[in-house]
Amino acid sequence: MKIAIGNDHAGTEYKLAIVGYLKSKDITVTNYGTDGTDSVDYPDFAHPVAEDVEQGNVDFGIVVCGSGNGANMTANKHQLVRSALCWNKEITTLAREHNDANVLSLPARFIALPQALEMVDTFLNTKFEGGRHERRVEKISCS
Ligand SMILES: O=C(CO)[C@H](O)[C@H](O)[C@H](O)COP(=O)(O)O
Repeated sequence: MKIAIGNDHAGTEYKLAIVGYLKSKDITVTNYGTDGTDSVDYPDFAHPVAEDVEQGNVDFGIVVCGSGNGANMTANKHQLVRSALCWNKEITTLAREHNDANVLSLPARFIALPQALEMVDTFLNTKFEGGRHERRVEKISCS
């Protein structure tokens, strides 16, 4: 499995932990985020993650920032991206089962790290249910 990940300064600590977690599972990770805590702008890392997802270079994307909103909004500007802002395991499961989300957006300032790792695990290991959800997901696109 291949994952693209990005973060701003608010997400660095969680991003580094997530990268370590993914690598421990032999998952290939492309890191587009900052590894520091100096203030940066979330679109600068969310766009490259979304582009990798759109181009099929990776299986999923993960973006991490303070609230998760800015990165989520940025990623969802990309036509083939369905980025889901998630804050617990149940929402994360539904984002995959019902929405076939291909980017997980995490609000680092509002969730605990163990919870974030659990959500990453859930996101990567939950399958899209298809069926009635297939029709709805197809209707998301404007073009
Ligand atoms: O919405 C955001 C990015 O997707 C985040 O919450 C940012 O991390 C946040 O806006 C950064 O705030 P700061 O006051 O500049 O640290």
